Amino acid sequence: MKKVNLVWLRNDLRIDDNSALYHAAQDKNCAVFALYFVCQKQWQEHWVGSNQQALIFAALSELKQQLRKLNIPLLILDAGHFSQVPELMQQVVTQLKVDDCYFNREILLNERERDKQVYNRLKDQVKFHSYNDQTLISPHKIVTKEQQGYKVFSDFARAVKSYLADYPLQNFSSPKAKEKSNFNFFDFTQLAEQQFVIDKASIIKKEHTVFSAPSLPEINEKKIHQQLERFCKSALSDYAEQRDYPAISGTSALSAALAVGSLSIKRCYTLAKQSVNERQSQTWINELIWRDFYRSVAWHFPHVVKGHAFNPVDKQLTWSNNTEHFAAWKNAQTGIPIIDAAITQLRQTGWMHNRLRMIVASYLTKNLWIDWREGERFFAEHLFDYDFASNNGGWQWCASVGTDAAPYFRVFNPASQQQKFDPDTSFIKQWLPALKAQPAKNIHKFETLSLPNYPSPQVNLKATRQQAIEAFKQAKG
Ligand SMILES: Cc1cc2nc3c(=O)[nH]c(=O)nc-3n(C[C@H](O)[C@H](O)[C@H](O)COP(=O)(O)OP(=O)(O)OC[C@H]3O[C@@H](n4cnc5c(N)ncnc54)[C@H](O)[C@@H]3O)c2cc1C
Repeated sequence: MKKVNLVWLRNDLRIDDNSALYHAAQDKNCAVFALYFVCQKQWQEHWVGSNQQALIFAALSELKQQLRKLNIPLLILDAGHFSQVPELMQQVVTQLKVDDCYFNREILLNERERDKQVYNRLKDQVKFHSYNDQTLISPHKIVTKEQQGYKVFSDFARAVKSYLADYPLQNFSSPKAKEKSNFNFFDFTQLAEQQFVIDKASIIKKEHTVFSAPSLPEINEKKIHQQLERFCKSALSDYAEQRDYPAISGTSALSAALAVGSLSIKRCYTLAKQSVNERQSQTWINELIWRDFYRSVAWHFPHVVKGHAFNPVDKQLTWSNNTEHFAAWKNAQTGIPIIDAAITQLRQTGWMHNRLRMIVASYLTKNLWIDWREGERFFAEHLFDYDFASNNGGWQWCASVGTDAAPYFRVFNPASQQQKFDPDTSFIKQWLPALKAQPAKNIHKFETLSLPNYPSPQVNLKATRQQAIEAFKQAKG
């Protein structure tokens, strides 16, 4: 009887550089199964929107085919909620006679609690092997002298770079194909009812908002790698100069693949290092480290995962509940061209340029004085690349309530941001057809000039900025 290894896939929907999959498949004489639990009820509680859900299903379909070529069957079971996972896992382990279970560790609280419950239930039956795979370095390894998590990005980045100089990253290739088998799990187990059948038509029907978007981001692993290679070869060296201009494709656009784990963060780091010199890769590498940083914050300071800001000043702030203002922001009707163009980009593509994420988040929290958690949720519901730690960290940064946040008196001015980062307004015109015929100089005068077929600004930027600064001053005492 062959030994049976189970790979429990979660946020790592790929075959390349997947630590758990690679190690599970090393023993030539063992049979390997992969398993994924669909948890739509839990996802809803976590605000995962239909865009990202559709992307996960697309990634699973793709992965199932790739794993089939390796003779590794992928079982996709409908668990509904994390609370159902231990029971279903027990059934899988028993029916497949699993010896060893391999998985890549997750960072957020509910996920860790789910894993603990599975482990406690099955530890006498199965041997577990877990790996750090979601971050460049496991969060518990990058700590201050006092053994605490870092609160300042630059210190964290220095510590990461120094760690990587001593312990270079290891990448794992796709596993070799296992011996051919015609095994069909659902033919002989009693779990057929729990099988989650990915049916594209029903996703289209159910997830119709996705299909108002032009297309799902690329999810085929081979094509994602080509995209990464292309970026490293032709755009990485100009990244520092180009990344802030939304009209230019100056960034990698790999965030959606990274968010669902169709691309390895370690692969990105290694390829960037190999492609250009240290100076040219530095800015992009720092962005990869920002991703690690926000995961480290979520791991070391778990109150941020429970709806609280890192900085207690947040508790002293009384946010506005002006639903009209919030609705106008969500519907790209603020009367501020760069904000409305950015929100339109998000709604039509499920992605928004980083510079714009900062501008719209600052505007929502500082000028409209709307709770950052409202914006955080709206992003979660629309982004293909929704990632709790990065989204939460990004919103807290912009609202000046996070670890390494923007100082409260530094409020982005959307008018000057627009002038600086979309000077000829080509980005604005791409997303706001009503302004297409307007000369750029008129669009930049949106505060004083009435633009035909376009709303006037909903608030006075200067006055609301001052109000926000005063409110922070008072909250800080
Ligand atoms: C308010 C706000 C919300 C955000 N929400 C998310 C989110 O839900 N998911 C998400 O992946 N990113 C989020 N970001 C970070 C950033 O905007 C996106 O990662 C980036 O725009 C993705 O585009 P790209 O792949 O072309 O990035 P690139 O510029 O090519 O960067 C490469 C990768 O580095 C990571 N990265 C880049 N910038 C950051 C950053 N500031 N923080 C953390 N990681 C970063 C991403 O994984 C990205 O794919 C948010 C930023 C802000 C200000």
